[in-house]
Amino acid sequence: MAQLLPRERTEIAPGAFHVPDWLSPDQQRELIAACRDWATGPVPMRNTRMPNGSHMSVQTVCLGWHWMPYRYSKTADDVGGGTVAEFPSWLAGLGRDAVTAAYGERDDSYEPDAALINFYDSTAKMGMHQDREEKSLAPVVSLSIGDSCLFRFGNTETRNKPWTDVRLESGDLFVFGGASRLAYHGVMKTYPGTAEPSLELNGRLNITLRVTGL
Ligand SMILES: O=C(O)CCC(=O)C(=O)O
Ligand SMILES: [Fe+2]
Repeated sequence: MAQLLPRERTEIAPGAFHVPDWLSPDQQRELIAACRDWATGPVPMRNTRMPNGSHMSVQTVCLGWHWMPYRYSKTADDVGGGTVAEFPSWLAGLGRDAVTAAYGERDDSYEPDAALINFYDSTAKMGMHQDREEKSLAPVVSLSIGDSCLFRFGNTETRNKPWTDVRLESGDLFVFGGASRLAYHGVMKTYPGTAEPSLELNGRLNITLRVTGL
């Protein structure tokens, strides 16, 4: 979105940083192309089935480890049983750059081994949840591309207030680690049609990188 003043890097909660406009337009285009490729398999992108039989409105495909409620696996046991695609080393490098940008300190030991690629159409959302299937407390890196969204970042105790609402726009980075690693968070809604038209993406992509510790 065009604006006069740059949006600034902000600590939303202890250890949780929003870094606006972190990805260049070219990087965003490259990641969209990569996501289109990942969405074709070996495991298809799907609306994850929850234990109560409902389906998430977000569509997800994974790299490195397949996430399903509520565990990781090397095979997509809830989507045909295929073997999850490899986690590319260039994506781990991007994750290290992201952690460095968020915390202002180089961390070459950061080695994400799982990615969730989430696609939000105009009505998709994600309820408040913790990312807690990982055995590691290393930070989670989150990249947003396409339509903007209303991201809610809460506290580690409950899915209720206090929380901070953040508008995540295309190219934004959000990293949560340290005291906020297990904070509840969710996507309340997207803002359809806000993606830069030249991206040719109708919806919102989110890529989260995690260290599973598995
Ligand atoms: O789409 C987002 O910004 C958040 C995604 C998320 O929280 C998750 O995949 O666990
Ligand atoms: Fe999450």
